[in-house]
Amino acid sequence: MASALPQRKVSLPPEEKAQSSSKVPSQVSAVASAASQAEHPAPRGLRIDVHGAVVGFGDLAVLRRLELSIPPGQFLAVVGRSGCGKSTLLRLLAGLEQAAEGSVALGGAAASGLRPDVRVMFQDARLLPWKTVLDNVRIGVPGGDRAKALAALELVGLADRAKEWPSVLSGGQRQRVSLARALAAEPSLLLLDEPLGALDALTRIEMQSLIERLWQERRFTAVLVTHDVGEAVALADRVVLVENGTIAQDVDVALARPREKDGGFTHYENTILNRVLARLPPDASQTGFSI
Ligand SMILES: Nc1ncnc2c1ncn2[C@@H]1O[C@H](COP(=O)(O)OP(=O)(O)OP(=O)(O)O)[C@@H](O)[C@H]1O
Repeated sequence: MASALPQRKVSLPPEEKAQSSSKVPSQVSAVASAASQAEHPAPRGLRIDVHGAVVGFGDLAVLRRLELSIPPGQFLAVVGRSGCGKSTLLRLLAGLEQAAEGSVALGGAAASGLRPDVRVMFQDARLLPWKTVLDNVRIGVPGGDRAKALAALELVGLADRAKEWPSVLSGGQRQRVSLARALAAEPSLLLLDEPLGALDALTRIEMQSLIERLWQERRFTAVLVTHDVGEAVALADRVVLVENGTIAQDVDVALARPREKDGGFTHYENTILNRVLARLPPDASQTGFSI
């Protein structure tokens, strides 16, 4: 299929790292980190290793020897231009696509089809209209356990709507039910395919906080596909850019949580956005970008 393209690893220039980290004094971030470790349990998420993955449709090569490793419990965001292959990568991790070449391992084991501990949340909630809110969540629980489904609805603040029909819920509430269904089985890997794309700005911010809180509490590995670079920086430990079928930029987001839209945040946002829009400075290789 397509020829292998070199993978580019991009890290922030040292002086820019210093600039962004200066927003968070080291003693403050050390205290925040210790508090966070006490508050949040150790990661129980799946490690992911993708090596040389090739995925295409007919003559179209979408992923071209893509390399990506995600440590357990990491929150990774995937960005890139429309049609670059973000959802294809997500479907590969979900077991919904097979790589023609290369390998995908989840938790050290070669991936082979769907796994019960891997859940996907899509842009549309995909609730069954003829089932109540609770019964929609029960679909996500092995054996349909009511108590577990109700507990998941409580997590997203909708236990009081358990007996209602999906049709009476707002778009944001439907996505919360979809999140409850995805989390009800306590997945080790949660794949989020632009889940907030159809929501209004305020509901989107609320949902981002909810997803961040639940991820911090449960420590699953999370992979979020998003068109919104700001959302990626707000939520992710690390943001990768898919371009030409490979990872073209790989940025660790070293900002304390919850994240404020301050100078450090904007710096990350602009760095990634400029790269997505191919607005790298002409002498990028001399300014600390390692490509
Ligand atoms: N089942 C399929 N059959 C044929 N082509 C497909 C299939 N799925 C995806 N493609 C093509 O693969 C390419 C990548 O699609 P993909 O949905 O992964 O992109 P994306 O980056 O998620 O796009 P967007 O941001 O617009 O959602 C597109 O050109 C798309 O048309």
